Amino acid sequence: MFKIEDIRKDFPILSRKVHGKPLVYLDNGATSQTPIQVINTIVDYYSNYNANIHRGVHTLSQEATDKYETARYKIQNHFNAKHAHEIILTSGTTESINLVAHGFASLLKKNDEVIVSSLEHHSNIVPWQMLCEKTGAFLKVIPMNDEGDLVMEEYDKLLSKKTKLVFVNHISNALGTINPIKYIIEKGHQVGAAVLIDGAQACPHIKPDVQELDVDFYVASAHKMCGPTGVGMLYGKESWLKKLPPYQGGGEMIAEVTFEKTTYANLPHKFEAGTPNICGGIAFGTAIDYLNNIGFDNIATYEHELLEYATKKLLEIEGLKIYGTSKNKTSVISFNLNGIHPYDVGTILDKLGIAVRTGHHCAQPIMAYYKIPGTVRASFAFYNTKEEIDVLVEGVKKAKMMLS
Ligand SMILES: Cc1ncc(COP(=O)(O)O)c(CNc2co[nH]c2=O)c1O
Repeated sequence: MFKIEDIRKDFPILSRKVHGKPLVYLDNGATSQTPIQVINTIVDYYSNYNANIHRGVHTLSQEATDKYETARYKIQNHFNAKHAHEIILTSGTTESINLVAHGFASLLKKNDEVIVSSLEHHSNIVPWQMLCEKTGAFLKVIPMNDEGDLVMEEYDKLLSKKTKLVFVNHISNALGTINPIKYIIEKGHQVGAAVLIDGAQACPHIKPDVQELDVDFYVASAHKMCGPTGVGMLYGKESWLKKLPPYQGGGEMIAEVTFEKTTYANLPHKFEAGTPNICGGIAFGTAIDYLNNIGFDNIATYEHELLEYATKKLLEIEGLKIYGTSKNKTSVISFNLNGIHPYDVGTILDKLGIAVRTGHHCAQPIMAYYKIPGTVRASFAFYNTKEEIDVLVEGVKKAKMMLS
């Protein structure tokens, strides 16, 4: 196991103050913090080898290209993809999902069915609704239960030969529920459906193996896993990526352009039009190295200790209700204080230096299920401490006293 004090030294931001108090950063579900190793990669790129990639004849361009494509190999190895060209670098999870939804517009037909879960982030709902509007396909929804788990018996009933696509998150950003994606993928494949898994909330905590999962598409954002914002990835099985038309037209994604006809580049460049976030992609690779050096088993063990400790301490506060009590969840706790709006709680916590997220977390269907406007969400990472949880708990007690 790692030494927490050594880990925290990697994160300059954790030493700052907010309203004169030490920052207690518990909004990792929104974005993770950035270790100095990733920051140094960004400084190094812009200081020493910033250049456009893939076509430059000069040394800087070749150095930048080598580093960028090395990052692609790191991402391939991390997710255990069979080929590096199955890794498409995008601006993040949202773009990755939209890329696949755009592609399926040419594959779906009227009355086809697609399945989404109740636990999704809006970025894994809205693109598919747009797809259904465009194609005449029908959106079916896997229901959730009070614990915040998906009801698999209902999923089984939704599946049929009409089902062409299933898209579910690996982990719920609002509740922390870890979904049974292996089962979801296998059952989807039994009826001939393609399955996309939204890994945005999973990748800080879990190291997915896309070949073991046999998933067709897996998406992630670098900023959720200690990388920079504005870069992420789409893994797609080669067979599927070859079926999908290009997402955007422009430079990089072509083989030959004439006014009569344009032919497209091979994978992965068919889906990578224009100048990419070169520095972000390289820094994404550094973030992956950083997390693997700590070890995902160590991260999972430590974060589970934090989750258990925080759950126990918060439930000692009378009138506090936790939403999302699945037996299979990561270090995310959504809660409310009886009769107090989450926004008011979050505002008071901020004054105490504590950063949490309040609101619907871009998961309004979940809030509708619980009949609440939103929650206070504390989301923990491997660089948080039990002492920080104690500060959170005292802050919640203070908010309750002030707002009751
Ligand atoms: C499960 C899930 N899917 C997709 C996204 C979108 O990722 P992006 O394209 O990198 O923005 C998020 C972001 N979740 C959150 C962003 O802020 N608070 C959150 O919980 C997410 O948690």
